[in-house]
Amino acid sequence: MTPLPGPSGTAPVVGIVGRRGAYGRWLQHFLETRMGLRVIGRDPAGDEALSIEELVTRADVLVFSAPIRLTPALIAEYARAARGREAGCLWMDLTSIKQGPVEALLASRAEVVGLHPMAAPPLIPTLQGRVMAVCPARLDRWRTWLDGFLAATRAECIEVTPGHHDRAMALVQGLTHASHMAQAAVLRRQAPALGGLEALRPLRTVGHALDRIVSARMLAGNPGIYADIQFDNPHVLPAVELMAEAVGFLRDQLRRGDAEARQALRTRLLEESASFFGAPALAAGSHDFDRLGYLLADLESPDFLSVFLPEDAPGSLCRLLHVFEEHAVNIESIHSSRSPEGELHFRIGLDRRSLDDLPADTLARVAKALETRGIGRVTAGHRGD
Ligand SMILES: NC(=O)C1=CN([C@@H]2O[C@H](COP(=O)(O)OP(=O)(O)OC[C@H]3O[C@@H](n4cnc5c(N)ncnc54)[C@H](O)[C@@H]3O)[C@@H](O)[C@H]2O)C=CC1
Ligand SMILES: O=C(O)C(=O)Cc1ccc(O)cc1
Repeated sequence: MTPLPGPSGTAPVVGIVGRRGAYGRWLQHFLETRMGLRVIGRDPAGDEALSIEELVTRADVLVFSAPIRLTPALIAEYARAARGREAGCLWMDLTSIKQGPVEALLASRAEVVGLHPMAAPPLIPTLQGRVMAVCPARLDRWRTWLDGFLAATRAECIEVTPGHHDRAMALVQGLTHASHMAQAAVLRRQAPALGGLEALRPLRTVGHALDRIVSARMLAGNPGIYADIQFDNPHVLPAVELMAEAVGFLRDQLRRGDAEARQALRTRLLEESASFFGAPALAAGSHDFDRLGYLLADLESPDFLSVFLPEDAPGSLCRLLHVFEEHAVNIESIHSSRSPEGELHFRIGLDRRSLDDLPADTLARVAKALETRGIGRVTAGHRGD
């Protein structure tokens, strides 16, 4: 692999501030394996061989991937240590908030771009299928290298100003996280009397299942990020205040409980918002909701085989399906995803009625055929009762 040269004509050395963190590790792996670049870095979590001074001197590109609340001051500290030697370098950051970090980067003499990959570090080595907000702030000689880097990530890049980004993220992240933190807090108070979260599962709706997925993902994540997004984006507080106002309005109508209160709820919280969304968005959202409902049902179906395909090549799926056809096994659903190693994985949902009419060892024979013919590796299978 020929590394992408920087403006001097040679491959840049990339420094990552916070390289032991979740994104720092992902980015180092990406830069080394997908771009053939040399990566150095620093992190108080056991990676302090290089001083700040050495890092800023040796890195042509410096990426800040540190906790949100610390990042603006950290950038300022690096700029002080660089004492102008960063002129001619590219400095960037991955912070979920853009205004403060980009302002701090601009106070240096480096070229500057702010980035926000809008998803957790993925299991696969690229950001394919993910959005990346890009705030070009001071770019000149590094623009071509940056374009090559962004293209290599395969992210869907959206250019935006830091101010617009932060106002949008107050709604996209701040509001979404706030409402799920609030939901989780209510579940914590009230679900135990009903037997706990698991006891609610058999009575789930699609909406509840989706919200539970979002809440669980957040609660499983790094609490520092979710707290910092609330506290360090100044546009979040007004959004949370409006949310509290809307919930307070709902509570007041419920307390009143009369016909007028019902009408007030319908008008203000349903009809006025529906007309704001508009008919096309409501129809599209409803359609997606139905599709996600079927997807969740497929993923929960008890009869399935899990198959990893070693080769992501044209015709692999066809050969796989042929084995099921040969054994007269009817497939109910197919869902593809990726393993942590990036291998293509298919969850094949099976039609229970067709299984009932077949010999009991049919699934074992399907699995054996898939493996002996080198089509795929069967890692799990289950025939539910
Ligand atoms: N994890 C995620 O889902 C996403 C994270 N981001 C952004 O990526 C950045 C990094 O996040 P994560 O890697 O998830 O966090 P993390 O907490 O896993 O990693 C941060 C790293 O920074 C290090 N650090 C702390 N103080 C430092 C200092 N003074 N000098 C150098 N390193 C220091 C920590 O030891 C840690 O290893 C954040 O700004 C976050 O907003 C953006 C999108 C998604
Ligand atoms: O867990 C996920 O996929 C997330 O969505 C997490 C996340 C956290 C912070 C960001 O700035 C962006 C994404």
